[in-house]
Amino acid sequence: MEKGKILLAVTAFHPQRWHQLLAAEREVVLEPAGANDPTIAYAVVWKHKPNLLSGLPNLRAIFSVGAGVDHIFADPGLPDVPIVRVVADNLTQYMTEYVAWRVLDHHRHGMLYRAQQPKKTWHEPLQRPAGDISVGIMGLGHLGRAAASVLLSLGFAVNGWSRTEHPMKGVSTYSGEAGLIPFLNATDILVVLLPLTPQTRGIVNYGLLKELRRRNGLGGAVLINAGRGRLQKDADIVRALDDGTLKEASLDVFEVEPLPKTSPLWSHPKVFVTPHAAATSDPAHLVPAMLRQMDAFERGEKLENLVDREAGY
Ligand SMILES: NC(=O)C1=CN([C@@H]2O[C@H](COP(=O)(O)OP(=O)(O)OC[C@H]3O[C@@H](n4cnc5c(N)ncnc54)[C@H](OP(=O)(O)O)[C@@H]3O)[C@@H](O)[C@H]2O)C=CC1
Ligand SMILES: O=C(O)C(=O)CO
Repeated sequence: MEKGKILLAVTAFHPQRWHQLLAAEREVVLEPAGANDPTIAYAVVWKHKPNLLSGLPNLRAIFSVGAGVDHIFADPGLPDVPIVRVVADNLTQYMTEYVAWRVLDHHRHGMLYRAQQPKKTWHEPLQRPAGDISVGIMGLGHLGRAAASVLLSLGFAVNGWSRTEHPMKGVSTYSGEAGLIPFLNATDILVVLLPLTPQTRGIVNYGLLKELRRRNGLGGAVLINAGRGRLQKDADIVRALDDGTLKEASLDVFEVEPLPKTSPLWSHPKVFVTPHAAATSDPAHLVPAMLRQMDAFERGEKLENLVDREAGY
């Protein structure tokens, strides 16, 4: 198969570095050029314009520059070609760092100490060992499993919930609808690392948060969401924080991004906000893998890290 041309259509990321690295090996057309171009074989995308890809008659595959592919399925004119997602040590490492950082900060009363310092308050709350706390990971995939390993090594009890059953040594695993309530009832700190699909949209709502375990050494339940914003109901999180259903939350993702300046989450004393920064896609690490996949595909080999269209992730 002949070396295919690439259409690069990334918004919210700066396209220059992706362009430079891809163009070192292949011909690259930067959107908005390239629509209807019969010579384009691959699309490298992040939140591309709807129907942009439907006019490419010889498109062979779509590459997401992120692990999530909800931005691709948002296109009503999505052509029926293979979709490749990111699975990369570099991205996984970033997410593992984020999860370990946020879990440890809540566990070691970081929010309380940051509030005490300006008041010069010398007060030490009761500190329990990590082993008394259960961290429950919703989404035990590439990112969830890596985070689970590190949390186990830090001494936390770890639960995991996925769509299909995946045993993992040292982790109490739950799956499917039947496993959700038992998983939540055994979880003190909930870490959300799910993909956004029709099945998971809005799953992190008030009713779900009510099911978390609250009788624990933390003094309440904690939510950490680094999956996708539309998995959660922002207003339900505020309500849960205000009535004590949740003690604290760390949120990297929001229903609307950037988080509107009017959102009460910005100034809520129990919320730690990051701007969808848990695991950023680094072109220096990801472009070589994309180019390798294109080369292999043209030699007749199979593409890796393919998205399951039916499952939506
Ligand atoms: N904030 C950030 O910076 C970033 C956020 N992300 C987000 O993290 C998400 C997860 O990434 P990754 O771990 O690589 O994805 P994977 O596809 O490897 O894992 C997804 C996990 O979610 C589970 N899952 C999916 N649907 C359901 C469902 N309906 N019920 C229960 N479990 C379900 C899957 O179950 P099963 O194992 O049975 O398939 C799997 O365990 C991405 O989709 C993206 O949205 C990713 C990177 C950066
Ligand atoms: O990889 C992803 O899905 C991201 O959200 C990157 O920020």
